Amino acid sequence: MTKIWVNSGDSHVMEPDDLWIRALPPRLADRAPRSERGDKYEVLYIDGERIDRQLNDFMDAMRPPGARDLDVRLKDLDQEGVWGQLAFPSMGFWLCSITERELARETVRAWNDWAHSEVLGKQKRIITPACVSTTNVEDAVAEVERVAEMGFQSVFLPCSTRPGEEYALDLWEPLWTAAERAGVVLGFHIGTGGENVVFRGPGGAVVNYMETTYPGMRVVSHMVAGGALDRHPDLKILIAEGGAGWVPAIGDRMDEAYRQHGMFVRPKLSRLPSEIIRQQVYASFQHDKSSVEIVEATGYRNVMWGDDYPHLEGTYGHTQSTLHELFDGVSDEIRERVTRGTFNELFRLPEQTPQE
Ligand SMILES: CC(C)(COP(=O)(O)O)[C@@H](O)C(=O)NCCC(=O)NCCSC(=O)[C@]1(C)CCC[C@@]2(C)[C@@H]3[C@@H]4C[C@@H]5C[C@]3(C[C@]5(C)O4)[C@H](O)C[C@@H]21
Ligand SMILES: [Mn+2]
Repeated sequence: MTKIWVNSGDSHVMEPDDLWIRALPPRLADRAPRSERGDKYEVLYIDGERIDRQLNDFMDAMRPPGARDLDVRLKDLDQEGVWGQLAFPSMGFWLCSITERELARETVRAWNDWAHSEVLGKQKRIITPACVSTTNVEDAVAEVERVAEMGFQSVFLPCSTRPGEEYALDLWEPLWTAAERAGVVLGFHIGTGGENVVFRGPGGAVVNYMETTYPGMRVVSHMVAGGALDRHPDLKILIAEGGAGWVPAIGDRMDEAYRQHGMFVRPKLSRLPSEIIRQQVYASFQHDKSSVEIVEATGYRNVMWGDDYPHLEGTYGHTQSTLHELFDGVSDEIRERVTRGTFNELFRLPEQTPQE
């Protein structure tokens, strides 16, 4: 089986448990995200709040050899056929739950400094987004400007926001301006910013998996219909780990709304929603066949494959078989676009050296 070499638009770093303890004074470090292993559940504490619980065996299931060792990780990547990765946070995802201004500002800064020295500073194939405060836009703008100078090419934002802080609202405008000016891609990762388990009962595992996908769609509707992307045509957003088959479909739905309910539409946009989506909205998937099929079927091309390494939802251990299932029989042009072209349109990585 020929090895299909890819870049991954959705991977994760596993931060050291003492990241914030080493970086911040105890009065802040004690309130930073920390995970404790109970007898059955992994329990998360953030700023004194008990935020989330994952079954231990679920958390243990995400353990490729390189999960916590960069050198081993690069060997994992070579084995799986992954050249480069955009590696989102793991514990850093919970920073968007912090509402106290100083704690939010200092914990994201510490996360970014750690990623800059321990990931970006140690090798060139794995880049991470930077984190920003989601509780104070002024602080977020300052951090975007700081991390862009440091070489970050993307900024992570949660898909769900607190009520009254939806992304269509003007309160975020300074952040969109700063991100566009800095040329950073906004990476909205699914399953962040809100509850991940909203239903208990028959089908819960699948229902909740789907429930974390919908906020990714909501990000697109807010960023497009609210006018942010129209006002900032060079700003690009990536919805990570939510699949991509739905993106052109909501473009059609939003066009219909824009036309059929035109009398109610505000702000008016300079382009149709579907045009804005095709020019500025990107999406990643791991296994979905539909994410590949829609490229030819609809001409929506901002589709990016992701390995979600080292998470259970990813492809570690079966990346090549997954890629062959996805791309055998697909045109070279579409395969190249989805496996590397879209990634390389958004991010700069060193040229891939010939691999086995
Ligand atoms: C969902 C229940 C409780 C239903 O049980 P029942 O049938 O009623 O008895 C049960 O099936 C279960 O415990 N499943 C474990 C998986 C899970 O928590 N599913 C939630 C929805 S899926 C999800 O939230 C994703 C998007 C995908 C799975 C990994 C996920 C939880 C990751 C994992 C955990 C944590 C949260 C995180 C980033 C993180 C650092 O890695 C994302 O924010 C979010 C993400
Ligand atoms: Mn992911």
